[in-house]
Amino acid sequence: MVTSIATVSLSGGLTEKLQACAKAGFDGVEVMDADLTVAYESPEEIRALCHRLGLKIDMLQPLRDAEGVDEATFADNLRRAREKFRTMNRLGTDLLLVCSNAGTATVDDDAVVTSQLGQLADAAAEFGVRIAYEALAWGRFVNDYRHAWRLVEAADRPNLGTCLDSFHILSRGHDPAGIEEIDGEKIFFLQLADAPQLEMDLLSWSRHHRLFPGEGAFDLTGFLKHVLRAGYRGPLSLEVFNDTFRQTDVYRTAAHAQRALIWLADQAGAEEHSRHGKLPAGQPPQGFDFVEIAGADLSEVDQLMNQLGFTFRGRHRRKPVRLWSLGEARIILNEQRKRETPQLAALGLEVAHSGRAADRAQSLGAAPVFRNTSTGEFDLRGVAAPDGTEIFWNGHGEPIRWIGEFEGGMEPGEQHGGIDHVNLSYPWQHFDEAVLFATSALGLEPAASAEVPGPLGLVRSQVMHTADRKVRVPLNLAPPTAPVPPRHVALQCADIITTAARARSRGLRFLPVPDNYYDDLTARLPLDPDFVSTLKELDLLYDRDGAGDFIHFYTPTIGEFFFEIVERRGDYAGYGAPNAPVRLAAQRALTATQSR
Ligand SMILES: O=C(O)c1ccc(O)c(O)c1
Ligand SMILES: [Mg+2]
Repeated sequence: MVTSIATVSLSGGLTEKLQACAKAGFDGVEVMDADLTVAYESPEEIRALCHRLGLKIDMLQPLRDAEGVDEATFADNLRRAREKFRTMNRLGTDLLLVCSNAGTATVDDDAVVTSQLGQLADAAAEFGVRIAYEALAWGRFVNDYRHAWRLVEAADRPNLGTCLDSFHILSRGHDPAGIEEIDGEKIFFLQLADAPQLEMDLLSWSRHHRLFPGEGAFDLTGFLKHVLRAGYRGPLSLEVFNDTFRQTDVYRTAAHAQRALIWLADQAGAEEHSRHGKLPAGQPPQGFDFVEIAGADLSEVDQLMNQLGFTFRGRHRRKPVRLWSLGEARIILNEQRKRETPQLAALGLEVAHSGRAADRAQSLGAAPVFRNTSTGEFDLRGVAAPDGTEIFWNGHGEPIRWIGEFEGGMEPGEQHGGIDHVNLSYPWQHFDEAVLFATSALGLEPAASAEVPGPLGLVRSQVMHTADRKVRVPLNLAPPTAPVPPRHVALQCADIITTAARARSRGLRFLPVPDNYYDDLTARLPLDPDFVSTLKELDLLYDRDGAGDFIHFYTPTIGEFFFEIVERRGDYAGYGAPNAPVRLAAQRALTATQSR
């Protein structure tokens, strides 16, 4: 497998895009005609740059509105095409994408279109150029890949083939199984894009909302399998029109795009075509090993954990690092980084094979990270997620050997507790990247996404979890221009009323819940008034689903994170989503008071 990407998928000018594609490990690019037109470099200079970077220019695209027109118009279209063939010779690429006519088509006659495609191919042949004909989903008369293939087959020229684009096929609900009817040699190019399921016109959906594979609702794995079964052996290319990716750091987006392709090729069993080979198997986490909070001064966090009933387990014998536990939950406070406000800096995950998990993440382009480890200390392997959060893996079921490096703490008593979920938040432009990383490198699956009203707009929540839901990582997306909400660690306890009462007696100020919330709760659910009074007294929030109950509260934010304490009764499966607006509003109110 060789990988390619359309320059339209990336931000910036053409030369920047090419540099980023090369750095991310792409073998080739589809140069978008418009990117070349606005560049100051000549086609020869672009060709030389690509040569230096080790990038092949797989295709120039697109030539629009070429076929299905009257004779006079077609004569001019041939003239336009010849100018592009000349440019292609200078650029050093031999493949031109011709997309089906969406603008000027007036002739809905397959015989005419076949003849015009044939003439176009013959003109191209004089320049050593091949043509890949693609059905746009909104093409005036040709908008189905099977129709485009029939026309190509009928025109019957050696330098005329088809280009398949997953968006145009899957957005219209066309069955991709028909791809296997196409001669693989005549599939001249393959463009891959995912997309969320949206109700809107095809053109807007395609031009603004395409996503990288694994980030939307399309079954791209199944799609690619059909293409491979047809015998296609050309590049796997990404063509992702998306306003976000057109605005974000080009190097980061190119790396993100490459990760999506490696993941997809592996999923579809295309690894025999891949220089990456088969990836080590995904390692769905079986539990949280630890959560690490880092910052210059974490004394406020020590106090908070004491109030919440955590047990102090000791100081690291060599580093300014402390360990606290609550039942199975282990929280590491790391003061090695001198300048940072307290933040959730690392996650430890328990997996079957820690080495394989790390190898897989590195094959997917994640950079390895190293703990400050000295002789005799346990060395955890880990990588940096795209947002910088460090992920470490430890063997599940093995003794947690790093614990022995902490001294001077207390023995934990019999205590029920554990990490319920870890909530990570992202600015709007990094959300899809975070979802893809969680699926491809962390072995998590997406649940249905939801939107929660916050004071500054809707906050999108995408829960990522393991099939058994033992590991749950909700991802939150801040609305554009709104500050990124703090991240949080949610801890399970056996008896939240006792935990909350004790925390209060030890001086903890909870995130205050407005009285109106309890009026609304009483209206929504037929609850015992005494129970509601207890909730109100302790600033506790409540939710239920068909399977059980959920009671929870939030601590104030320290730096960029806070804790949530939860008690799940029965098999309640959610996260208290109806209460999230209360939290978002209360946190904002508190920040506003503090900064006044
Ligand atoms: O939106 C477009 O115009 C457009 C152009 C070229 C393509 O390959 C495509 O899939 C869409
Ligand atoms: Mg396309």
